[in-house]
Amino acid sequence: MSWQSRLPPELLWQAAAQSPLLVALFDEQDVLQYANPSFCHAFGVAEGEQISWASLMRRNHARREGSLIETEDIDTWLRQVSTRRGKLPVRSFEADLCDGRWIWMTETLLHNGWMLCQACDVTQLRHDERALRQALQRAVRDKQTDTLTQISSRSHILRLLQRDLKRLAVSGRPLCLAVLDLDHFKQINDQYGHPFGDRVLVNFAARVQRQLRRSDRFGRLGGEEFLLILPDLQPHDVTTVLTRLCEDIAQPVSLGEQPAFRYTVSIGLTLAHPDETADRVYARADRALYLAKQGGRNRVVALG
Ligand SMILES: Nc1nc2c(ncn2[C@@H]2O[C@H](COP(=O)(O)OP(=O)(O)OP(=O)(O)O)[C@@H](O)[C@H]2O)c(=O)[nH]1
Repeated sequence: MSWQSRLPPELLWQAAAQSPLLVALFDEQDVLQYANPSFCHAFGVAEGEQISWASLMRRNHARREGSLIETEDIDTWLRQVSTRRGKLPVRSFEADLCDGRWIWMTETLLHNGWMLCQACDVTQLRHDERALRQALQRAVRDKQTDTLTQISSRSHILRLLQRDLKRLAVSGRPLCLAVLDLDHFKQINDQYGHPFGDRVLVNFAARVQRQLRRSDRFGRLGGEEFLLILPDLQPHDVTTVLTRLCEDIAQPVSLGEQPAFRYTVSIGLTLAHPDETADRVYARADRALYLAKQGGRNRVVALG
């Protein structure tokens, strides 16, 4: 026995009446011949009302209900939509409703020329999509940020360096790279404890950050080692800036229980050459840093 012969027709009506899906039938003149309660509610249609699709849209537009139609000129809008409506056997699209919901509408042309319209509420899906997008943005931001100091993470600052080196190859403008390393940091940890060492790192990052230009890039490579990229300045000028920074960092600060705590930083500086790899530039800056440490710390050494 087929379903058709088994199924009482009124059950189909009841099912459509209770369905959260929006269901409607338009005849070959595009006049509404049936709409279930969900459709009626969403589009402001009265039970049993026969209204053409164009009139319904015009009314919805005037009353700001049903489909959200963002136009001043409803006639032009109707003309444009009429070029698509009923032109394909099946057509699906997303539409906004004035009440804030989003629906996914499918229009199916039936054999007799009528059109079956069915729509489901996809508002939640769109919200989930947005939540997913936001989670992705958060994950990217977290990956780019050093958890402790809130400056660029190692991977991010190294990626910025690669990008700046590529630009240098094209622009030829000067690009300086500095490696900054806190002095005797192990002693600080040993004497005051690891959490205090963390506070020193945070304090250092904040103090350096305050002195930078917007175009400078600053990141933590790991431990007490930091990387600074300074575009568009010659090494001579950068040496002056960083020497001042060293002097500033050496000033006592109030940190935790210590009202006048002093720490210093050593800096290795170099100028990147066009077509150089990040590894090569970094190695030279690191050698300069080594010389700064050897030379007594709390200083800047530049290597060309
Ligand atoms: N508090 C804290 N300490 C860290 C962190 N990462 C690394 N360290 C410590 O930093 C210290 C670095 O010590 P060293 O590499 O010997 O360098 P240093 O004592 O600063 O000596 P110089 O660089 O030669 O002046 C080690 O004791 C690490 O355990 C961190 O995130 N927080």
